[in-house]
Amino acid sequence: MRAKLLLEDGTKMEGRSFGAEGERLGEVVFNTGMTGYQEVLTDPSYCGQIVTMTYPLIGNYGLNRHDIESRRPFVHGFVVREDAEIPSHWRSEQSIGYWLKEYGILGISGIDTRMLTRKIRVYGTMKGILSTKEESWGELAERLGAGSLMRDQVAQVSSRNVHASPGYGPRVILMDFGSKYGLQRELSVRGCDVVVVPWNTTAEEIDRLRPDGILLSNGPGDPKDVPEAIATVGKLLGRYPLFGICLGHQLFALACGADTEKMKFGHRGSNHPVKELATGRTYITSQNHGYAVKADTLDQTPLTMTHVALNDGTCEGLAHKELDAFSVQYHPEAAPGPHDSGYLFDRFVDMLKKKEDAVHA
Ligand SMILES: NC(=O)CC[C@H](N)C(=O)O
Repeated sequence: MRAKLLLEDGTKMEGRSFGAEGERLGEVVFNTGMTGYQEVLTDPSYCGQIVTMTYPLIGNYGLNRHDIESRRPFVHGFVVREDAEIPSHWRSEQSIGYWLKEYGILGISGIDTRMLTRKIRVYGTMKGILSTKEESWGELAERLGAGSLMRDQVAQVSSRNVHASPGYGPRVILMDFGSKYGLQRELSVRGCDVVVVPWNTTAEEIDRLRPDGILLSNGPGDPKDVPEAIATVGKLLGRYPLFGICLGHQLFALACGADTEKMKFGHRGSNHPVKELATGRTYITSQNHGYAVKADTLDQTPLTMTHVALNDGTCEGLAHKELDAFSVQYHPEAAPGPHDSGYLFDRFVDMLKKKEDAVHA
């Protein structure tokens, strides 16, 4: 079956449908990871987006039930040069095409993804529409023009209820804005007593759960679309040690008075070099963000920049000057890819343990 992809700037691309049938609108973005497509597909931060992979062959090692990063894919579409119909790997349980069909996600292959990526790099991310329907380009253009991008993604992807993953260590309240499972895994291997709460849980409700620390998760969309969460983070600051990741980093920055902005084409991939300013060390990081904290707005805040992206100089990490609170823009939980940044979870858990020791001393 044929499929069409139409971009806001009028670019028309035709390919083969290898996922579900139908039509879906989204923000077209690219990811530069050579592997990790399963983690990309199940990262809730892609909610509302049509993702194109720059690596030309996708699906060759299949999909399995262990490498998922959330309860289901929230991505609106998947664009590849070539999809592997017959995967080959001992862990593989399903081919990418069958998996996409099962979850109702549209996929298009046979696309010149290099041309598509270059367009996005020059003009920025843009609205697009993916369709397997028998219809003219004109009809598709009409629907693309009439449709708008989502603004309520966090509410769509966050957990609906409080749920716990008990442990004997410090209690971490994981505010779920669209959390990847990797965050929970990293806390659990360090023995934390994890309680996951929905994105709009109030500071008072969190108090009642008696936290030792707060982890603000990653999540989709513009951080300014969830002002309630910014206000809650503001109330929690100073009362509990806090670690923000990706959207959580942006919410932490906004709660401290800094500003965020939309990037031209964002950072998405598993090979982004980031420098830690205190040590001069460079880490290879996994990333997925389209917004960034404006470094020139940090002066009027109690924050200092701790990490910088080496590709474009944007802010990748922050620390509060007086409080036990810090954040990173990238994904330290190593799914997919590099394990370089596990030390940040160690730092957070040490912070919580020190606090506990101080209380009991
Ligand atoms: N992965 C994330 O948490 C991304 C944060 C935010 N949605 C952005 O695109 O910048």
